Amino acid sequence: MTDQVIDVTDLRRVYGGGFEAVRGVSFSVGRGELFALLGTNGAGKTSTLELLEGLAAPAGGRVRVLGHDPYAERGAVRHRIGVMLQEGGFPSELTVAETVRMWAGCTSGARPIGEALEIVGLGKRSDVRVKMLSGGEKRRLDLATALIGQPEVLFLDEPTTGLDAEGRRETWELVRALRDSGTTVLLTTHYLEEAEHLADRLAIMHEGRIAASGRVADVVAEQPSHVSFELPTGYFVGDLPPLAELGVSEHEVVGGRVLLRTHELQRAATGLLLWARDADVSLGRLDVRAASLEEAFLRIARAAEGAAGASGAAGAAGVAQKETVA
Ligand SMILES: Nc1ncnc2c1ncn2[C@@H]1O[C@H](COP(=O)(O)OP(=O)(O)OP(=O)(O)O)[C@@H](O)[C@H]1O
Repeated sequence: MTDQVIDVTDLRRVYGGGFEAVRGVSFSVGRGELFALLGTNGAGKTSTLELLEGLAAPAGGRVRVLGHDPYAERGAVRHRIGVMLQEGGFPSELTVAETVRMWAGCTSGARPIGEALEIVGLGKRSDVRVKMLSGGEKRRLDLATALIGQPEVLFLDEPTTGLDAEGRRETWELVRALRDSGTTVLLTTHYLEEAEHLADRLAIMHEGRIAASGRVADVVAEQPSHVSFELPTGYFVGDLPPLAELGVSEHEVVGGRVLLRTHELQRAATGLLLWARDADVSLGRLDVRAASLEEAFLRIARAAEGAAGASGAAGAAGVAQKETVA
């Protein structure tokens, strides 16, 4: 049996004005897993995370962290979790070591200050005032305070936002090492690459709901791959081999360029290339692209935009013929 460290069922959050930011979210995270919550801006990631951290009570549904309700039983959970908020907001006149010491003073079972600073790579910056730190160093200080209590569960809200590519990679190494040492990690991120590199499983949120979830490979596998090319002069889509036989599930023609969507990329690409060879034509600007997490993300965002605009001007321009192949 898996040890479910985080278990969320039909979670809801409603803000003061009646706005429902989290609209029935369910997922679970096993011990030692790294779970990423991805999503468009305002999708509800932070709102969800705060409910898991016990900072607010849900408007509906159920949340358990380490078997407890993190809001109602805060005392049973607080010392076993570490939280890295989006904005740490430390006093700027304190040094790095003083800041971590202050946090350690409020934490039972705190690890030595030097150890926490070494873990996040701030060992040599302990006497520097917070106001002198770079943005990346401040994020590391945030992480050091989240780690100080040797938490079993770590909540990281956009841990690498604002970091340069190197800083981001260093943080990934750090987070991965924590996961490998048995810490359960739930992080929110805007970076698809981050989720792809780090997450054992992920959920993509949109407008308060989970639009897709699972292992990265599974979420990607649900997305179609693409083949696109320019139709040879004098040819029409009807001249191509029957698309259903190529394993094509959908096609679009935009200004002479054909876009095929398929879950059988090799079959579609092979069939098309054999047809082109036999017809002695070349497929201009041929592009064969496997499904990706980015594709999953963009489809979710586009589907929502499409739904929002469905009653309006959708399709009015009439440039794209979208067709599902039977
Ligand atoms: N205190 C609040 N009162 C009212 N609405 C809020 C409040 N905090 C957040 N919201 C709204 O709830 C929605 C979800 O916000 P949330 O910060 O959870 O999203 P997010 O996915 O973390 O976004 P981002 O990636 O931009 O940080 C947004 O529409 C936001 O404007």
